[in-house]
Amino acid sequence: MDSFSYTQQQLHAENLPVGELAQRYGTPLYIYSRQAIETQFQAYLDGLGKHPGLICFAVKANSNIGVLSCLAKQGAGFDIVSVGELERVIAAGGEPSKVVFSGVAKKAFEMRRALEVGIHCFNVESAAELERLNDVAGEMGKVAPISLRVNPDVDAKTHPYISTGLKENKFGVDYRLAKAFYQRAAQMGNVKIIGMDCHIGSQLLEPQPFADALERLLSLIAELKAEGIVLQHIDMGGGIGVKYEAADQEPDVASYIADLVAHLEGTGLSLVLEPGRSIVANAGIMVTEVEYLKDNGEHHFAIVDAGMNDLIRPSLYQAWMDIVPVDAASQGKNAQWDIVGPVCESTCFLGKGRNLNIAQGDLLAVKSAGAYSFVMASNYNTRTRPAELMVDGDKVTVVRQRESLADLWAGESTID
Ligand SMILES: Cc1ncc(COP(=O)(O)O)c(C=O)c1O
Ligand SMILES: N[C@@H](CCCC[NH3+])C(=O)O
Repeated sequence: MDSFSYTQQQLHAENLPVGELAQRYGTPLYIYSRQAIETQFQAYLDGLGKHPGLICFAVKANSNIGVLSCLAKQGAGFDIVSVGELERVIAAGGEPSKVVFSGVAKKAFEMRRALEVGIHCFNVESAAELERLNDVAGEMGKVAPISLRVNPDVDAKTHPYISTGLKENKFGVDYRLAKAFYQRAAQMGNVKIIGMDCHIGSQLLEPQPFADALERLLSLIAELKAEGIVLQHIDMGGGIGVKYEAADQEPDVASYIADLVAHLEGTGLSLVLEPGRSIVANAGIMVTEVEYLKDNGEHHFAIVDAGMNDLIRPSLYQAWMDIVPVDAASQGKNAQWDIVGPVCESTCFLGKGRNLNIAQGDLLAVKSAGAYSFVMASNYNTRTRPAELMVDGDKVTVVRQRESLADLWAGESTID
């Protein structure tokens, strides 16, 4: 069920008219649906069934603590890539014992904090990181639970900027070197081997790359077992894609996970997953107001109040995101509109050549904006970042206030 749909031609977020929310809270504005987040998370649990496992939401996709607290209440674990994300999880009521820590550049102080609160596992991404972790844990008199992030060298068939499992990518350790890594770890006094992980890329719409990666990891795990190194879990990362365009075939999460689980029967391995986008992308929209219309005879520009600083995906990855009217009865001009923002860059656009009826003052909603959207917002051009709302039925919570201008230069100083 779509949590953002039209009733009497007015776009609603669950039971609330988006136009009224925009009037009350201003634009640009992010709106999330609690129901949509919970439904997607539940699909992962359904796929897992009775198989032991942990669904760790990738905090980088949407780190608002309102969103994290909603998932923590559902029993989610969390995949983090910085101590900042760890503190957010704790602030949101998440359990540190359900946290996995990914990332190629973990600093010693970040390792210390993670060991102090007792996270589930460090997803180690290099031999040098393993040495540092063993030292840090040793200084604290602790043993760090670890998994090696294996780079299986498979083509995820996604946008090159969000592909992570190829030899040319900086992530993880080449699968051909994985055995030596585990042999070294097995000799260390302050790490404990518990798993193996991978993450081959994001916005994957085909199952084959996952299957190829799984096969590589399972054969490595079997080789290690033969040497007496027995793992407890396999972590297949995140990466399941969502429907942005009508032509996108969105994988069915529950059956995809159930297939994975079927491959694990009899291995004694529990399953960890790190989904981000597939849980939150379609649970969010960004609302923007049309400030001006401009026509040069060839191009029709609808200049809106949200720019690449608020939502950078179209500019950065040429990502196509659906743009719909908030009032479907708008009597505006029908044209192929370029929806462009206020930032002084030619790449500041939300969509190009969109067939819409638009009048000055109309509200537009960018769909699928729950993942990698607000989190990638910046203050470029000294623009305050938008407010974020969470809708639950007919209740709304401001889960992040709109920034004030004074927030933007707090911490800066003039010189004498
Ligand atoms: C290590 C790791 N895990 C999980 C994710 C989440 O990926 P996605 O949002 O595609 O599910 C990412 C981001 O691509 C990642 O780098
Ligand atoms: N930021 C990317 C996804 C990055 C995935 C992180 N490893 C996007 O918007 O599609």
